[in-house]
Amino acid sequence: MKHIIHMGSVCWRREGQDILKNICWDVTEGEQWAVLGLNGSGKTSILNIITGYNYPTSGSVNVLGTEFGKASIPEMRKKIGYVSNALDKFSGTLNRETVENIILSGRFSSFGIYQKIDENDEKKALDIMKGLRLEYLKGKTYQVLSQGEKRRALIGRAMMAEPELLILDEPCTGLDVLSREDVLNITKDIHAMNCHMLYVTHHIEEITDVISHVLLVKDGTIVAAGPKQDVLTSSLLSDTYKIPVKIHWENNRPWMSII
Ligand SMILES: Nc1ncnc2c1ncn2[C@@H]1O[C@H](COP(=O)(O)OP(=O)(O)OP(=O)(O)O)[C@@H](O)[C@H]1O
Repeated sequence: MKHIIHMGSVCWRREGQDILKNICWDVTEGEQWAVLGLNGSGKTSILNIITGYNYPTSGSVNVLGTEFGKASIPEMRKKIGYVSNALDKFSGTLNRETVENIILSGRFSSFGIYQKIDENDEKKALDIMKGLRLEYLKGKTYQVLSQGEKRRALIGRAMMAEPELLILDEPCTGLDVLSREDVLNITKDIHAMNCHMLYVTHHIEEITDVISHVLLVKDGTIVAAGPKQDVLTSSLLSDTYKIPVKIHWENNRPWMSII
């Protein structure tokens, strides 16, 4: 089975603090992962290792066949899409762009269009709009979109680069229940496109059918990693969230209550 991500005994130390401690995690082909953990538990630090923005203090990392320390990280990054609320800092540039241009710009990893566009790129952007049911937004500028539509446009932009791995970092934060379900439906389309996802969230009910595996992170260590039915238990989640919780399943989705 092909490895998408391999982290072998990864430690990451900053300012005298062990932020990641002995992280051993493997993602293999066909798996879709959710990543859960309290604020400050180390989720972003793990993602920054995977994308090559943090270099591990010790341990081995291989992402999409790129062995860290031996092959080009910028080349590897071209195969990874990243949708995070941190992209909001580019909203000044995004605001004036149409949705189709925002999606097209993903081809060049930019936020505006500065290169010559060819017909194939335009067709691909339109296909993505159709595939993600964003067609009705054609011609609209980013600034007039709802929060949910903005998130979906940014996911479309990430898909333009045909990533093999897509990181969705809290994509539903701040969305109402309807917009949240729209974004969750898009994850089904992403799955159908044979793209691997890492879905970071604080809300376990966002773990839909598409997600097959879950990683639980606490204080820079892994509490559990594996198939979601094995990992999403009251006991493991109580450990991860440091508060007694109870999990129940409804329509194949997990829900959590405090006990
Ligand atoms: N560059 C850095 N230098 C020093 N400490 C850092 C650095 N980056 C992260 N940390 C610390 O590492 C810990 C883990 O942070 P991280 O951002 O990975 O958590 P997180 O799980 O993503 O949290 P959140 O859910 O709030 O986004 C925190 O205590 C944070 O302050």
